[in-house]
Amino acid sequence: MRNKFTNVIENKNEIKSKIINLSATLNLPKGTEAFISDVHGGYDRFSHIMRSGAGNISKKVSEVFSGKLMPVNQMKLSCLIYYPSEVLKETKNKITDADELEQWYMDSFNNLIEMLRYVANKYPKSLVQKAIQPDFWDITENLLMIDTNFKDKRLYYQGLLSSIERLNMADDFIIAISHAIQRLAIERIHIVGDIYDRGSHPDLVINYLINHWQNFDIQWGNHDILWMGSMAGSKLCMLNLIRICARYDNLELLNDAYDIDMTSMIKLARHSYRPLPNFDPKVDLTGISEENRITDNCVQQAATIMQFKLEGQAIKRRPEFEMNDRLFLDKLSQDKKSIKIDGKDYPIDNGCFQLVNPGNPYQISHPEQVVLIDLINQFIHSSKLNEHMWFMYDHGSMYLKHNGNLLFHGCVPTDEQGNFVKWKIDGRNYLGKDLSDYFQIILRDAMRHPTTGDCFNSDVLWYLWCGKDSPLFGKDKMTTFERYFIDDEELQKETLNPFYKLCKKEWFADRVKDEFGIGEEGHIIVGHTPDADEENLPIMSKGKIIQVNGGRPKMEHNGGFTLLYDSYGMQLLKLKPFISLSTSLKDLNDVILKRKIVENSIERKVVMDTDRGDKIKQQIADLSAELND
Ligand SMILES: O=P(O)(O)OC[C@H]1O[C@](O)(COP(=O)(O)O)[C@@H](O)[C@@H]1O
Ligand SMILES: [Mn+2]
Repeated sequence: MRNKFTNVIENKNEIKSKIINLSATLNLPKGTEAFISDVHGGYDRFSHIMRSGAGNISKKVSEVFSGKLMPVNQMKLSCLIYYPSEVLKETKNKITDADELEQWYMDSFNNLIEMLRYVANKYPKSLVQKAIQPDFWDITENLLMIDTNFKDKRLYYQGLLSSIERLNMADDFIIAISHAIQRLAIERIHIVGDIYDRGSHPDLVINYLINHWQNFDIQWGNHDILWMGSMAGSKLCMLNLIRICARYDNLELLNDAYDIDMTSMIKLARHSYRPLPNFDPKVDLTGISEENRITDNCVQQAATIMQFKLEGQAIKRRPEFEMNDRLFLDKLSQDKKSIKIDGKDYPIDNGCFQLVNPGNPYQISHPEQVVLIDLINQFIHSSKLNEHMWFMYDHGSMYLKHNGNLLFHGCVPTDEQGNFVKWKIDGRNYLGKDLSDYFQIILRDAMRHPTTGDCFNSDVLWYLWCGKDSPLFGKDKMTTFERYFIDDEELQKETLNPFYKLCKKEWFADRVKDEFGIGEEGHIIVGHTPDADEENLPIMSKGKIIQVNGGRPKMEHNGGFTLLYDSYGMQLLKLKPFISLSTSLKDLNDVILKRKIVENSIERKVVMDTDRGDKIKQQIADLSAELND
């Protein structure tokens, strides 16, 4: 008969088993973290990187199969893991002999199970189970547990595999195992800013994260702020965003992904502007229709002029932003064909100032106002945009401290001597960490209370996009006006904040680490600046600062970098340029061009040494207290 006493014992045993499991987890090797940045809406490339475990899968394949598979076959196995459906289709087309095909299936099963066993090693069973499609868990669990060194077990294993084939589950099983390997190859993914920008599908990047990835975080970039700011009602963020969409032939994204109807804007633009060479979309023009080219061109002009008008108003409203050098429309000559800057006249190339009233150049005309009100209301009310922007907010931050490292997109604004710059606002000075915290509070407040008025929050969000002391922008000015209209390299130049030069100095890295409370062993990981190349790897101050910029889609086929941090240390990977999905499949290309060890741990790091370890230790302490109650 059961009594109260037996229940208490059982309960205590349950608590004890939990403690035992958690304590065992503490000793597992630390999971691999991947750092990627500057996705810029390039979904195919992003998905390519994610499928390859940010470069980690081919590394693991070579760890398991060196000496067993030729490098080219290792590469084939990696590609099968990245793109199982596509490779299966291609293989079935290529191999027509039935026995040969069966052999291919058998080899693939065996190799995939071996790989899964290897990547699953670092995780408790519950996490491995989560990574596998539920209907395949039972079979997979059996296959993972079998030690094929024993003859009986080998037969059992072979029996399982041939039943999978006989029951026509082979393809689905291969796909499920490959996806599980993709997920387990990386424990946590950090996206160090700029998911949004010129690429055509930032929305798919967000959907991918929503649907596939449990463990990730985002550090916002300046482009992300444009999108979150637009949802919060900032017309300036919205105009910059629309201008960039038109510049990269991406206006359809607004309608397709976010239900924003651009008709009013397109009508105004086509009515008031004619195509000009400096506003042609920055894409391969042979790939788009003449109609779209004209629309992109005219919308870009309409958005640019409205942007300069509203910027003028904001700059005058906020003298504390110190942006008077960004006022241009009041400096145009009477015929609008030249401009006087610092006492010198410059000719204007391809001006489009027909809606600029010389008597009041920053005034928005009535038709422009109608378009602005229509659009900003749509941005505020788009339910899909709200969903994605709150997702960005909930999983993101201005900076993150994780496992002893500091992550942010841009910089900590500094002067030439390496002193953090003070930003004076609301009668207070903010600098260093406080400055970033301040911007985060403003962003949260703005998103919680969207408003279309010219309010303080909206102005600050626009400053975060392009202001000289913005930690996300990190340059002295954004020379959009000069780059469209004035053919003068000196005027067009944007100078990086001294932070970037100082990154090479160890004392400066230590200063930033101190400011954010990062310990001796920690690293600073940043995105944003696409300057680094193969020769000039972006590892600075003896590895204390690392840049992981991923290059930009539609501009240059620059592969960019990712960083991996596993139980053995840190490795920077230079990625191969991503041309297209079909090219990657055809060439059976690895993603990695070059590996560079940033740091090797003397002792292998385990879960106990991580933030997750701290949480587990707390859980153990709580359970132990319960036990003693
Ligand atoms: O390549 P484009 O379209 O001319 O854009 C250049 C603009 O983008 C910026 O580089 C900002 O974007 P990033 O954050 O991607 O660097 C500006 O500094 C610059 O004016
Ligand atoms: Mn950026």
